[in-house]
Amino acid sequence: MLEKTVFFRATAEADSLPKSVAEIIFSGRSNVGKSSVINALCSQKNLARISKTPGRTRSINVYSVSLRKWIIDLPGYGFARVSLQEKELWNKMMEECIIKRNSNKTVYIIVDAFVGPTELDFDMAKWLKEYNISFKIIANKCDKVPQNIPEDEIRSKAAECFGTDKSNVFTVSAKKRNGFSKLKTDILKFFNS
Ligand SMILES: Nc1nc2c(ncn2[C@@H]2O[C@H](COP(=O)(O)OP(=O)(O)OP(=O)(O)O)[C@@H](O)[C@H]2O)c(=O)[nH]1
Repeated sequence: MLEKTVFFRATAEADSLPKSVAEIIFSGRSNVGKSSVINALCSQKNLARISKTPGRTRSINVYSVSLRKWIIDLPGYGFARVSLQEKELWNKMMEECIIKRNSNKTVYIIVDAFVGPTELDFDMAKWLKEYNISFKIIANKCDKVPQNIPEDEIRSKAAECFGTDKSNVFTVSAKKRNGFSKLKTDILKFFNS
């Protein structure tokens, strides 16, 4: 369904993002696979640009699902080779994009299922909690996790670490395009609510 509805893609600065009534925001560490997740979610190959080089997604990518319903792809955090000034700009962008925009929103924090969540991911979750913004977790790169570790265990651990319910954690592999049906259902439920 999502693949049929995404019809528009744009790049924007945080303070000039179009108005929306509902938006899904993807956030996560640099190179965690945000672009790959968006492509898999929309069953497309090149909607979002994938790169082996961390920090490739620098501006905000906006995908419209329908009129005034958006998927927003934020630049990754935690990329080591950025200046303090760039980090400050990033923080400002988060504020403009997430806090100041008056829309119904859910943030999906994408984490690496193999490496596990990092302090920066927990900081992000803490910050969202402070502002009362709802967030969910996507554990990507599950294809790298040893097969004897059940995905249910990954979900339980992540839920515990982030202080959320297990139903708010999704395990996927963007590379293998596995695990996306539950995530799609969740996103469509949000957009249709
Ligand atoms: N093994 C594996 N690799 C993946 C998966 N998803 C993404 N990758 C790889 O991870 C790297 C980064 O993917 P991107 O989708 O560009 O990541 P990003 O988070 O958008 O990157 P930034 O531009 O740094 O924000 C690429 O080499 C992908 O092929 C996955 O599910 N499994």
